[in-house]
Amino acid sequence: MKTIDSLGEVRGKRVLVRSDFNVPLDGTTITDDGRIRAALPTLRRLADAGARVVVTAHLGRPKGEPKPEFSLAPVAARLGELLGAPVALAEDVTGPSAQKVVGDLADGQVALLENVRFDARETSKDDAERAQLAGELAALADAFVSDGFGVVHRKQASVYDVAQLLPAAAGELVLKEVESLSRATGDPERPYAVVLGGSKVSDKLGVIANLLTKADRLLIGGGMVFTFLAAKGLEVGTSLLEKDQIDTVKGYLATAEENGVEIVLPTDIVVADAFDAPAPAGVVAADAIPADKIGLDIGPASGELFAAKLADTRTIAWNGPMGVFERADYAAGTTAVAQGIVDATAKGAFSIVGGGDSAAAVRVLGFDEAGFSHISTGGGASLELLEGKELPGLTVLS
Ligand SMILES: Nc1ncnc2c1ncn2[C@@H]1O[C@H](COP(=O)(O)OP(=O)(O)O)[C@@H](O)[C@H]1O
Ligand SMILES: O=C(OP(=O)(O)O)[C@H](O)COP(=O)(O)O
Repeated sequence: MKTIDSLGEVRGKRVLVRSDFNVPLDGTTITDDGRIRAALPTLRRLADAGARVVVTAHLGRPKGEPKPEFSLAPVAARLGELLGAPVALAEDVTGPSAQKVVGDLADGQVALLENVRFDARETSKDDAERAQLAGELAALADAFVSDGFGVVHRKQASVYDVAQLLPAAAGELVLKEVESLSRATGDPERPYAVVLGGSKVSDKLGVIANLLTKADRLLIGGGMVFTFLAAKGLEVGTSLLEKDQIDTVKGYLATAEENGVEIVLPTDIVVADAFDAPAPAGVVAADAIPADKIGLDIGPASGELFAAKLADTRTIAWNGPMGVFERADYAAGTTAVAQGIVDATAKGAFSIVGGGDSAAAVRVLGFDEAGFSHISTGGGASLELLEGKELPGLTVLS
């Protein structure tokens, strides 16, 4: 991959940087700024070298139209604090406000464009639509640096298409992530366990087919688990469920058995009357979820089981919290898994935690980041890299 050095002298040049600022928010308060901190080395390096730095990024999934709750305003403020200099936020993605903000930049200053997913062309499946937005982004800059590792698995205008229109390079974060993750991509030391959870179930079920040929053990929790329980013919109440994936998951269970891959499912589940109920309704056996309850965490017996299944491993990849860890009532499963990984790492295992929310969970739940071998800013991206897939946002940089 081309590096920032390949861009030559950047003083006075406008450099467009794609960062991943998809941070967890509580209203307009950033609850974990890990992804913003991770972007600093590239931004500081370019600013210190005298570049006029224009950052483009997304927040959440606003579905192609401006929505105030997905504004990058809190990010611009936090980024300014961390850089020690104000960061101007354009009110649009590539329109008059973006053009003015970029035009006003002095050498060494940093500005941020509004959420690139406010423009439907960003995530369009139509190559021409994406190319059009990429052209507008490219017109704002003289060079492009791709540093949003969490999004390099997405073939999107600000990640993939724009890199073909400008001299392009990988940023410091992307280089560091790829190097750290490479240790688990080739021939990982065994036993190799993958822990999957979270809420992006349909996105991440896809990686399982490939993991069934690579991992020795697959531990499933979070919102992911209910499609597995349903595939076993069990009631899952009102829990997160990908109905149209049930047959696929049945296939995974059969392949796992054929390949000798152990799939570990929770034996108990913390349930509530509704997602927003003020308190949990209790813990039930995983094969006895009442039809009117929703599963929001793996139960205490499952936490112990998962930790035990991690104890003898030599390589661990974890993506996706085991429950709705943002609320203390549903954080115990994620804590148990994180502790199991820390213990295995202390005994010499190589451990990777990936994903915006998983990495945030580790910090918010009070774990020392040093207890893990690598905390990746990308969940889907790190999983796809571990699968051995070609990631469009990386291939386009070589
Ligand atoms: N049982 C569940 N039901 C609904 N949401 C869940 C459940 N378990 C975990 N989650 C949610 O999953 C989210 C994180 O999912 P995801 O984005 O896939 O992870 P990451 O960002 O680490 O890749 C968290 O906000 C958490 O509250
Ligand atoms: O949060 C992200 O990914 P992750 O949840 O897999 O870590 C990235 O910002 C990508 O977001 P997306 O999954 O909406 O494309």
